[in-house]
Amino acid sequence: MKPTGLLGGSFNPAHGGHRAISLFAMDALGLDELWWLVSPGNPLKDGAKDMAPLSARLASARRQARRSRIRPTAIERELGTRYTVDTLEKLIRRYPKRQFVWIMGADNLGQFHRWKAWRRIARHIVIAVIARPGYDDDALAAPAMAWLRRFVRPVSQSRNWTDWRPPALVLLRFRPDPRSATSLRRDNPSWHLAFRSTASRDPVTRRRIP
Ligand SMILES: Nc1ncnc2c1ncn2[C@@H]1O[C@H](COP(=O)(O)OP(=O)(O)OP(=O)(O)O)[C@@H](O)[C@H]1O
Ligand SMILES: O=C(O)c1ccc[n+]([C@@H]2O[C@H](COP(=O)([O-])O)[C@@H](O)[C@H]2O)c1
Repeated sequence: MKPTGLLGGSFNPAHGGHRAISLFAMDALGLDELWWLVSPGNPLKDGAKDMAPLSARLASARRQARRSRIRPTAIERELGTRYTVDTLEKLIRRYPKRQFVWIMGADNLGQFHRWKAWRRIARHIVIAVIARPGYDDDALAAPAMAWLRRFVRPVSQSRNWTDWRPPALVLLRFRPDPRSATSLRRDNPSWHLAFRSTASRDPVTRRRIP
């Protein structure tokens, strides 16, 4: 089984913080690859006015992922899924030779109880949470943690995650990285105009990216 990380996100746009946490998580968890699932639309951000087109977000992700084993993919568009639980169930079926771990920043853990079938997600897949400046205290006090807390594993064993039976959660410590897409959009609201997608193949599905 190939140990494979999944980092879902809007990537509006992708930034150096995504790259830094991904390289760190690949090392901490001994991953073969880490897939960035560039979301067709986060269900909790429906109608967000500053959400750039998927093609521009994907192009920004591809630039940030250069020369690494990070694979930015728009596979959720192909699968026709937007809710993570649906994506995971399809990925697990489609890629039986891969063992997936879900990676998310501490801010996402704070919202996790609002995700569709979040307990089912935790029963499918090991979750690794990455510390994020300004969010760590809230994340530990997050409503979902009332249930998830009993499944927390020691960070010193994070390389053994493939042996864990979910639910299992590990809180990875990482040099805090303050970068965010919000601050990039604030500095440059038209960032997406610089990202025209060039024809190529999705590194996960091998389909042509329009
Ligand atoms: N600097 C960071 N430190 C830790 N986790 C991060 C960081 N930046 C992004 N992430 C995580 O990466 C995933 C995708 O993030 P996303 O694409 O929403 O970027 P973002 O910077 O959080 O965007 P926004 O500011 O628009 O909310 C999420 O799990 C998020 O928590
Ligand atoms: O499945 C859900 O209900 C759900 C609700 C909110 C967010 N998500 C996923 O969380 C990931 C992070 O999203 P974002 O916009 O915070 O970068 C992305 O993969 C979303 O599809 C999923």
